[in-house]
Amino acid sequence: YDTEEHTLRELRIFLRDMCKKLANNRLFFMFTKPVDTEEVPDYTTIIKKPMDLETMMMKVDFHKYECARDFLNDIELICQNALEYNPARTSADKQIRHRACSLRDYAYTLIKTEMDSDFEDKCQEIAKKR
Ligand SMILES: CC(=O)c1nc(NC(=O)[C@H]2CNCCN2)sc1-c1cc(O)cc(O)c1
Repeated sequence: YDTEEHTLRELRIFLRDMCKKLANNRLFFMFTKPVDTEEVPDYTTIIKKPMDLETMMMKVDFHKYECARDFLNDIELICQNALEYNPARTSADKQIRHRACSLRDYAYTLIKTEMDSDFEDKCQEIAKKR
């Protein structure tokens, strides 16, 4: 009957739904799986902390997120990685950067509008104690 566990369980249900919504949006296709180092051999020489939505879904299941802020930090990482790996003024790189910024803005807005702010406060309080 631990209320903290109830709260974290509810957070995981919410974050799985977030992952699903983001991963199901065709715009964000390139962020859904780890970058394939066979296809993109120089990726890990440039990007030190790869992140993707499938990995984030696994992190939810492994109880790695104790509040929405931790989840958004990984969304931010996906975005920053794409901006770093695609700096050129070409239309290809520009489109990927635009997609990365859309992912970040969409995730923040989804959480801001669908998550009760004092629920997040409660999660952050629990995270602090652990
Ligand atoms: C996610 C990401 O950052 C990414 N960036 C790319 N950049 C380029 O291809 C640019 C780099 N500059 C020179 C011109 N090409 S491709 C790519 C990607 C796309 C997918 O469909 C799956 C996947 O795993 C990774």
